[in-house]
Amino acid sequence: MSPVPENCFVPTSEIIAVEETELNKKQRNIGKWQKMAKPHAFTVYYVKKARNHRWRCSDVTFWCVDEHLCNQWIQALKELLEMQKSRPKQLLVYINPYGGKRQGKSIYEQKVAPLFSLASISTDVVITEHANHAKDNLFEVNINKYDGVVCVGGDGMFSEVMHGLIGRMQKDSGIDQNNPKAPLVQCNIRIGIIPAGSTDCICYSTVGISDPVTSALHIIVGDCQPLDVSSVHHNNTFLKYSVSLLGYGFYGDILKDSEKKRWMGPMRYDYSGFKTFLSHHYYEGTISFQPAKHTVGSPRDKDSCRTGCYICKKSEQQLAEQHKECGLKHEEDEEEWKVIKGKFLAINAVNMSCACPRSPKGLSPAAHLADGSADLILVRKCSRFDFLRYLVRHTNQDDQFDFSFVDVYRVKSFQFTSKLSEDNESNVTDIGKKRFGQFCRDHPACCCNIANSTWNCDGETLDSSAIQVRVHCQFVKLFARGIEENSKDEAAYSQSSIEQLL
Ligand SMILES: Nc1ncnc2c1ncn2[C@@H]1O[C@H](COP(=O)(O)OP(=O)(O)OP(=O)(O)O)[C@@H](O)[C@H]1O
Ligand SMILES: CCCCCCCCCCCCC/C=C/[C@@H](O)[C@H](CO)NC(C)=O
Ligand SMILES: [Ca+2]
Repeated sequence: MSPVPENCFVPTSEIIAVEETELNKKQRNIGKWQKMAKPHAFTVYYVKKARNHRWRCSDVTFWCVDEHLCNQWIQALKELLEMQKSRPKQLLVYINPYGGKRQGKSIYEQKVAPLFSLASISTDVVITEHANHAKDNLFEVNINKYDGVVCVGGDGMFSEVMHGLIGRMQKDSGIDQNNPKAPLVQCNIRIGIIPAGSTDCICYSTVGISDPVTSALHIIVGDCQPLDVSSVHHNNTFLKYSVSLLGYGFYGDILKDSEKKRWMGPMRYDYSGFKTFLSHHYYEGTISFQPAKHTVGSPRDKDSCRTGCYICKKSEQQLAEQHKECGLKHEEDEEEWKVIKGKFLAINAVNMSCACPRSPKGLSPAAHLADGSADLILVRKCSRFDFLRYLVRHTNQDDQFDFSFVDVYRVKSFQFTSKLSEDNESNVTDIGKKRFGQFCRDHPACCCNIANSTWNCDGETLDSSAIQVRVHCQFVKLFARGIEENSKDEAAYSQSSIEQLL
C-alpha cells in the first residue's frame, strides 16, 4: 500500500474503485491508530499517470474512528462512480493465445483480469482456438448484452474483432458490404485492445504506449476514441477493412515473407524486413486518388493528433452537417481524381500515424485518428542507399517526407492497379506476354519486378492487387482517448502525481 499522502485530489473519472478495508491486527497497532479502540478504513484505487503515457493502479487508504462516517464516505464515493455512465460493466473478451510472444493468456490473467474484477466489471472470456474464431463468434453472440468487446493480441486480432463487429452490424441492418458505395452502419460498441501482439501499432497509436495495464485502465475508466476505417474492395467484392496500414511493395513483401516464419514471433518482421530491403523490388502501377478537401490538416504539419484533437473534432462536425444536407448521397463521386503512374518501392496508405515501438512517430507522424482521411505515401524507385535513408527516418525525428522520391497526399479515397493487371486486361489474348510476365524484359538482372506485390492490410495479406479504398470517418470506437499531450506540465503532474493531490 502506498504511503498516505497529505492534501490529495483525484478526479472521480480516474477513480478505479472504492473498497472498505479490513484492518488486520498489525495495521491496527501502528502509529496513532494504536490509541483508537476500533479504527475503520476505506481504500481508494485510482489511476496514477507515469512517464511515457504509462498508467498504473495506485491506492490510498483513509482511516477513521467513526464507523458510520466511514460507511458514508464509501457510499458517497460509490455513488459518484455509479454516475460515470461511460464505464463498461459487462465485457466480452477474446484472447489470442498465439499472438506475439504467445503471452496473451498470462498477460490477461495476471495483469488485466484482477483490475477488471477490482472495478466490478463482469467478463465472458473466449480463448480463441483458430484464426477467425472471434470474428465468427461475433456473428452469433447476443451482442446487446455487452458494453464493449476486448481483444487480447496484436493488430491482426484487433482486425478480426473489428471485422466481426462491423460485419455483424451490416448483416443486422441488411447492408451488402460488397457494394463499395453502400452507406455502412456505424459501429457504436467500443473495442478495447490489450496489446499482446508483434507490432501493436493500433494500441500504440491510440494510447501512446503498448502496455496491457495502461490499456486495461483506459477500458475501466470508459474512454472513447473514434477511429477512421477504410473499406477495401476489388471491383464489387468486399476484401477487408483497414485502420492502420495498407501497404503495397515493401510492407506487403515483408508481410508475405514473414507469414511463413510465424514461429519466430515478433522477430520475423526484422528478418523479413532485412531480406525485403536487400531484394529492393519495385512495382509499376497507377494510383488514382481524391484529395481530402474537407479537412484542414496536412501530412506535413508539425503538430500531431492528440487527445481532444481539434482537426478530428472539426471533421466530426462536418460529417454531421454533410449527413444532414445530403442524406445518403455520396458527394465523392463528383469530385476530382488525381492520377499518378510510376514505379514504386512502397505505397503506404495510413489512417493513423502507425506509431509503434519500432517507429515511435510512425509512418505519417501528422496523420489523424478520426479526421476522415488517410495519408497516401508514395515512395518511388530510388537507390538502396536512399531507401535506407528513408527507412531510418521512420525511427528518428527527421522529416521522412523530405525526399525527392517521396510524395505524400491526404486522401479520402484511392484506387490502385498494377501494370501487370493493366497489361493483362488490355491484352488478355497475348499469352506469350503473360507467360513472360515474371521477368523484366529490359533488364533481367535489375530489381524491376513484373510480378505483383501483395497488399498488407493491418498485418493481413489481400488476395487482389487491384483495389478501391474509401475512408469512413470515425467508423469504429475504441476504449482509448488518443495520445495525451506530453507537456512539461504533464511531466510534473506525473512525477508528483495524484499521491500529492489526493
Ligand atoms: N487460436 C488461434 N490460432 C491461430 N491463429 C489465431 C488464433 N486466434 C487468432 N488467430 C489469428 O492470429 C493472427 C495474428 O494474431 P495477432 O495479431 O494477435 O498477433 P501478431 O500477428 O503476432 O501481432 P501483430 O498483428 O501486432 O503483428 C490474427 O489475424 C488472428 O486471426
Ligand atoms: C534500417 C532501419 C529500418 C527501420 C524500419 C523500421 C520501420 C518500422 C515501421 C513499422 C511500421 C508498422 C506499421 C504497422 C503495420 C501493422 O499493421 C502490421 C501488423 O501488425 N505490422 C507490420 C510490420 O506489417
Ligand atoms: Ca485519419
